[in-house]
Amino acid sequence: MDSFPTLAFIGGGNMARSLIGGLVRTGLPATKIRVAEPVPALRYALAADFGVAVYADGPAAADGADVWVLAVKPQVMAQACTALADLAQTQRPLVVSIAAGMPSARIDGWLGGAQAVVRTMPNTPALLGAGATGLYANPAVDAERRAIAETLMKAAGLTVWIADEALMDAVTAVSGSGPAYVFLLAEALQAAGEAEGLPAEAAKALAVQTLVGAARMLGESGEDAATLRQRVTSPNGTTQAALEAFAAGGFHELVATAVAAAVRRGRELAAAG
Ligand SMILES: NC(=O)C1=CN([C@@H]2O[C@H](COP(=O)(O)OP(=O)(O)OC[C@H]3O[C@@H](n4cnc5c(N)ncnc54)[C@H](O)[C@@H]3O)[C@@H](O)[C@H]2O)C=CC1
Ligand SMILES: O=C(O)[C@@H]1CCC=N1
Repeated sequence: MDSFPTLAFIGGGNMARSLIGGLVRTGLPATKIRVAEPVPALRYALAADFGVAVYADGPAAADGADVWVLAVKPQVMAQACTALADLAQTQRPLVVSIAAGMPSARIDGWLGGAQAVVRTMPNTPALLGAGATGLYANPAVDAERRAIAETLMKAAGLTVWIADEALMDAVTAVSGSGPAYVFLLAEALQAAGEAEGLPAEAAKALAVQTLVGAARMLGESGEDAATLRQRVTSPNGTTQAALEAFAAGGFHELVATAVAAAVRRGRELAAAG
């Protein structure tokens, strides 16, 4: 990736750290990466862990970088972009946003207009190169810049282009927030194991490895989730008893309700930003 453009991350928090970790792991030289992060401890940790160049403010990091990765919270996006507007008008970078809910047109407007903006939604497994990212490109993004955005996010794992920007809130609700749902299931499974008398360490080890193993089967077996589930489920066996309890408790409906809540919150973040 030696010929890859220079990147400036605006915001060096959790998600930026995950993406930077993925990029460095796949061979992007750290000298290609700059990060603007106002919190000194976060900034110094990024410099120490990855060898990237760090700055206290956005314009200092962005000046001269080919790609700006906007990795601040939606609530501070207006302020972060406005500070970059003059530079954006003269330098015309490729702008890649990872903010939940934030429409590309708002970002474009805050940057002064006519900007090439790719709105993306990654997730934290990016740190391991096992992420999933949805991408939407506004009409100002040409094929070459689409390819750059895709290469950037492929360092984090799977990429999926989304043609209709309105669907990015659904991407956020399924895969952006999704790792938290899996972690919640791990917590619940461990707690249930403990409630049934297992020692805490044993319950944790069994729950975690069950999720890891099942996730690998989903990814590697080529079989769909329903087929894999049915194979675990002996007629009138223990799994069937558990699955009936899930169904009686409205598991599918609960997941749909949770995803719908995340979609709604994404829209609220856009309205508040
Ligand atoms: N955490 C996650 O799983 C995911 C987060 N996202 C999106 O990524 C974005 C960042 O989220 P997190 O990393 O979780 O938040 P975070 O709070 O960990 O990181 C944001 C960072 O931006 C810094 N910051 C604030 N104002 C700034 C400015 N003007 N210039 C430069 N840096 C500034 C903050 O000090 C903070 O460290 C959000 O927009 C979120 O919607 C997207 C996908 C997944
Ligand atoms: O919770 C959030 O708002 C962000 C977006 C997706 C994951 N974390």
